[in-house]
Amino acid sequence: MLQKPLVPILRIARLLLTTSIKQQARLMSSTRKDNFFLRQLFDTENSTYTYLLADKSSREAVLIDPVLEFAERDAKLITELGLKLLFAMNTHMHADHVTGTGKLKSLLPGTKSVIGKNSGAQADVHLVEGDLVKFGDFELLAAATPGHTNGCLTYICHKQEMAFTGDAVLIRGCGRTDFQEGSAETLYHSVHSKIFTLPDNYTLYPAHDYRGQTATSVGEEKKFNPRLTKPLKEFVHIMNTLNLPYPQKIDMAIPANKVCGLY
Ligand SMILES: N[C@@H](CCC(=O)N[C@@H](CSS)C(=O)NCC(=O)O)C(=O)O
Repeated sequence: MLQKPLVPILRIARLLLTTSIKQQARLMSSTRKDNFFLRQLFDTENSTYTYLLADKSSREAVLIDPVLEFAERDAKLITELGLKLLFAMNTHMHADHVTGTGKLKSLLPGTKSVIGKNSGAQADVHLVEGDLVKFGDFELLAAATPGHTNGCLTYICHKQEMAFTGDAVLIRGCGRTDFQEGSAETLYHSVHSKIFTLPDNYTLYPAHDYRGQTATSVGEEKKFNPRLTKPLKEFVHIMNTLNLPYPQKIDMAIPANKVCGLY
């Protein structure tokens, strides 16, 4: 009989969600480690950020939101740094670019692709709320933050007091809600219950920025986000009247991302 691959089963744990986000933060950030490595990478075409996270001691790494056209760049960096990529992860099924997770699996054999179960996309590992993705001494907690898409996840690293928000929270903005089952009400509730409840000092790393900014914090966005600081009704009106043009690659990107970027 064929054996199931052991890696995802051993490394993905589920956190019992009996604790509030604030309690989780207190419990899990108490031993902040110096062994943490973080590199923010940029896609100059789609303004997408990819994040390489690693444990410098065990060399285990994860990559969040890689872009197909930059997969070789990312694989080269990972190899140069002597890291072992365990997981190539998506925060959600992107509409503006093709994910690099499928290509990275072939460039760096042994890597598992990861996406939220509610995305409806193919991957080796499907995460749900409360799942923990472990690399060395560190772990990312998956928090369901739907609204931009149904399957959006925010990955929280309590030990390092940071979160990777995908398109849920952008710097002084948020992901659009006008396609892919987007819902402004759902996004508002997701952000206010799962991200704005994190401690104010937590750094937030978004999947995009179109104005040359790199990161923000929970406290800053709670104070200065021009959309998400508004009452729900006003937020919904803002989102319903953004009138943004559709992403140029949407017709190609969504079908490709349904199959891990290997369309
Ligand atoms: N011009 C870009 C697409 C820009 C865009 O729509 N960005 C999305 C995230 S990627 S689906 C978004 O949510 N933007 C929110 C905003 O307020 O800008 C392209 O053609 O690819």
